[in-house]
Amino acid sequence: MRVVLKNGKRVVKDNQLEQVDIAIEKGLISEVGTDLTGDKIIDIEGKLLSPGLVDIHVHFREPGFTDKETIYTGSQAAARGGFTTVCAMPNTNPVPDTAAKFEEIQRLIEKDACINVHQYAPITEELRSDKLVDMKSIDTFAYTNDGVGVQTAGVMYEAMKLAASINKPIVAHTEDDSLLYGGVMHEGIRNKELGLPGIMGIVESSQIARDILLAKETGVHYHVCHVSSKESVDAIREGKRQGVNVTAEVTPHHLILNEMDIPSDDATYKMNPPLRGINDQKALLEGLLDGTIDFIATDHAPHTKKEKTQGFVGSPFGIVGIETSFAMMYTHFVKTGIFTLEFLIERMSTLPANLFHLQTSDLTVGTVADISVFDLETAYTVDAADYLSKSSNTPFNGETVYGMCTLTVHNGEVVWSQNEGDKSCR
Ligand SMILES: NC(=O)N[C@@H](CC(=O)O)C(=O)O
Ligand SMILES: [Zn+2]
Ligand SMILES: [Zn+2]
Repeated sequence: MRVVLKNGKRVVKDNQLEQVDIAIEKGLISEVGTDLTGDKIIDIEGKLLSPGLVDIHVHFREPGFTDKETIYTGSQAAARGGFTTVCAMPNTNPVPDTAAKFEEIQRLIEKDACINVHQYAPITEELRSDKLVDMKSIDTFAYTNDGVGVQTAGVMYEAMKLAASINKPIVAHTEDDSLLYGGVMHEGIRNKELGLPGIMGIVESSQIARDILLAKETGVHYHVCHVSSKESVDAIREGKRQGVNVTAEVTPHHLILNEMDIPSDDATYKMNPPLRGINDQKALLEGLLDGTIDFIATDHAPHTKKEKTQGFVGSPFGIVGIETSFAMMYTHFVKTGIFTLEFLIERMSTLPANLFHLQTSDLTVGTVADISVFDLETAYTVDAADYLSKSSNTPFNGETVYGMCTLTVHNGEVVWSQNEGDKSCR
């Protein structure tokens, strides 16, 4: 069976597009050209053909919190956003801190995921303990305690040595609990106006500075999750300058919003780390532009409506975003001329894939057919009620965006299509 995606456009360089057809056979791209024929034709109608997107930071909540999300709904939501590979955080219940618990999640993934889902193993048992997991016995691609910081330098040092010895990355949620003081929102202007306890930037940056020194000592690939503050960007830039093997991600929400965008005590704006000051937001963009921050990750963090309507103090941290992240980024940064389409696609696909040795295509013959199609011309209003995710906790509800995903192909199979007829996802 030869499927041809007809009349698409791919990026040649910057924002320059060329019209092409892509033929897919046995899960691979078998031909790229014009006037291609095949057994099944899907007309792309001039829309953008992109490599399948890659998100190394999502929460699919299974096992344990399946009222928020499951591997099935999370992977459907990701496919709808144009993602063909995602990496799921281990703050589940139970935490996959033994080979047996980890393999149980792998079985769920094999059964329910319509795209590649890679499960992280934790760094320490139960995430909050100081006891390292037996890393060698768990067959994962990377270790992280996302959701909580590794509190002591000694535990992080031992974890990095162990991870380095088996050539696996340490992925860090950086948060020093001893500096938290019960904060729920950035310690800046808006928390004072709303009378809410603040979270200082040094909660994050001081731990990143510590970890970069430890990474230098151990040689581990150290990756920083959801960077939010200027001082964190400065520390990572200096680490890279010194040749430390440090990489970093930033979320769409930290690039698009800052503390002043929080309208009221509304927990759809509550996430960890918090939306920070305007100067932090500027530093994140600068860091992304100069390569200090390597790529974009969504930190898709679903919570139920009931949980998220308890105000800033009573609600859990976290927002969803995977279904609309490409469109949000395209609308705010490419349409406005801040960076190019080529730059965006690299940071949402090629670069995270390369740095973590994950699957994606470069739309050339012989590579895997992981391909997403985006409509850059049609305005779309974000409607969280319409999400495939079980949760709708997003501050972007009602926003008008361009660049919605209309088709996602993974290993040559259509896993999401706006036209239901094309879809063959299980
Ligand atoms: N980002 C969040 O605010 N919440 C995440 C945890 C995390 O990513 O730290 C969650 O699991 O809900
Ligand atoms: Zn985190
Ligand atoms: Zn997270």
